Amino acid sequence: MIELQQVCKSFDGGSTFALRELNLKIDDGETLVLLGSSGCGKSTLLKMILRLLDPSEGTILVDGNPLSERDPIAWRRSIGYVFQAIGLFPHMSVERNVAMGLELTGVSKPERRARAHELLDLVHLPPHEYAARLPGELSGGQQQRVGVARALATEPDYLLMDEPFGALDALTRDSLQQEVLSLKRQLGKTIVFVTHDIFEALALGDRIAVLHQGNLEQVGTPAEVVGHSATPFVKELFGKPAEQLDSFREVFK
Ligand SMILES: Nc1ncnc2c1ncn2[C@@H]1O[C@H](COP(=O)(O)OP(=O)(O)OP(=O)(O)O)[C@@H](O)[C@H]1O
Repeated sequence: MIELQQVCKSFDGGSTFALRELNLKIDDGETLVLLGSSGCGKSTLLKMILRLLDPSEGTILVDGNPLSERDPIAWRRSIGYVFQAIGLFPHMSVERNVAMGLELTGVSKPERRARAHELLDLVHLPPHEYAARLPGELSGGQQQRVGVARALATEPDYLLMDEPFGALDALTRDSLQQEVLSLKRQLGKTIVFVTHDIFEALALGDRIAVLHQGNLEQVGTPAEVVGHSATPFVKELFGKPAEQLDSFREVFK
């Protein structure tokens, strides 16, 4: 379990805060969606979990122990991450891109190949068709699937996803969201998923943490944030597209 206690982050020595007094628990096996508009602090929060940034104040605990005492490199290796700009190596095959994390940890070539093929199957890119291709020979959605396969290659406990599908068309995004749901069911990982799209948040989150201007407004299940909004901001956020929210009725039972 990851627990943030009174976490603050300022980039200017305390005049302004990107995040303020944040208290948040991320339970093992849950999908927690961080939802908020541009600049609200979502990526800053993910970067602190990754230890790319340290909090200005407060503590982050992992299974009860301070994250600050862990070796940052070993910690990052235990996490899979997928970003909007996936950063596949353009001159390497899809297979090698997926297996890169395993190559770095000295796994043998036949094992790497077997694992990469298994993961490509999992994200519905049949290896006989896609393993040997270069990333440039894939669509944007297929590249994101490779990014997801790569993030899973080292069997991380945690998967951090920072607006991974933001740049994709609605249909491709829907199909990748379904994929994340199916991976979640199959693999039971703890997933932290960042988005500014409320429908994506409702579709994927076991719980949604709504951030606004550096403050955590509410954390709750989709039914809770929609049905029992804790602040005017959350109410407005989920109140506006009420008609479209009807399609999520089954979520609110
Ligand atoms: N390295 C930095 N130096 C100074 N300010 C920063 C830095 N990184 C982020 N900020 C500021 O912190 C605030 C939160 O940024 P953050 O990137 O976490 O937002 P976000 O919610 O992820 O936004 P977006 O959806 O646009 O990516 C913003 O006001 C941003 O300008």
